[in-house]
Amino acid sequence: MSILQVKNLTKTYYPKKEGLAYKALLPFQLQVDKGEFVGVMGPSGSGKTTLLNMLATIDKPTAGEIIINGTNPATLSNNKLALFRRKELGFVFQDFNLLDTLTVRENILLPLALDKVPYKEMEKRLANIAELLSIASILDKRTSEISGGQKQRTACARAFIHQPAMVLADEPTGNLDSKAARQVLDTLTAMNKERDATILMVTHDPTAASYCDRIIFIKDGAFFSEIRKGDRQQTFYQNILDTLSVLGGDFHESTHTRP
Ligand SMILES: Nc1ncnc2c1ncn2[C@@H]1O[C@H](COP(=O)(O)OP(=O)(O)OP(=O)(O)O)[C@@H](O)[C@H]1O
Repeated sequence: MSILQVKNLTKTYYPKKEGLAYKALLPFQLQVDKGEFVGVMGPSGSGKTTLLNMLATIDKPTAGEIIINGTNPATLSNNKLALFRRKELGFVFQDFNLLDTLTVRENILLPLALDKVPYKEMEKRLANIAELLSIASILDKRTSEISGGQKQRTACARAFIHQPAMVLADEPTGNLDSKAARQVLDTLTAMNKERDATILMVTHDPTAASYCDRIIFIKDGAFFSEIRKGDRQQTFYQNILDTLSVLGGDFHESTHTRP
């Protein structure tokens, strides 16, 4: 079953006053099925954030169509769009985006509280996800009292707890050391394999990408190539490195860690 269909998606940035229009995304196609863990890679300026912002429904396409779980968000009013985003999407950001005045528990429960989910149901889901993500012991701490890795696992719990159609992760390991990064990637993998969660992750890091089932490479706003994971993560990692070297461009080399 297809969760995401992107058809002829195009984004042109028009200058506010004078200057040239910039085609950041050329007609772009993508299909993601339920339960897939897809990576998006490409050199700096290739259009990854542009794509992600449109999938996140925070920016509108210039042309083309995005269908998420059967709905085209461009057809929704602003109020309905906010509800749609809250129900169908989960987000994991590089800088965590947690509310520092709240505890870990309160941060995770926020999406459910906004949707007025009954208290018992919230507690059940929280216990379940906290166990899976190894954060049960820190639920009553404030986010200022926990490590970067724990913050990102908290952010993952918040992104998945309302069982969205798709989770969008933007450089989720970008601010973490390699051990914490691995734990977060294991978390995403657990949600994907054990909960059949659909994840689309933008990353510069070939190690992070090697946790995905499939990688889409973008260059100059256009689809460049796609590779799928076979039986061995190490071979996949090597294929990712090879493709990146063919692709060329700036990849923020300092963020690379070996698997
Ligand atoms: N609001 C904007 N107005 C004009 N041009 C923009 C705007 N946002 C992005 N661009 C341009 O569109 C292109 C794609 O940008 P985008 O941020 O999507 O790239 P990226 O692949 O996410 O890069 P990075 O890996 O460095 O984050 C770049 O050339 C960028 O300068």
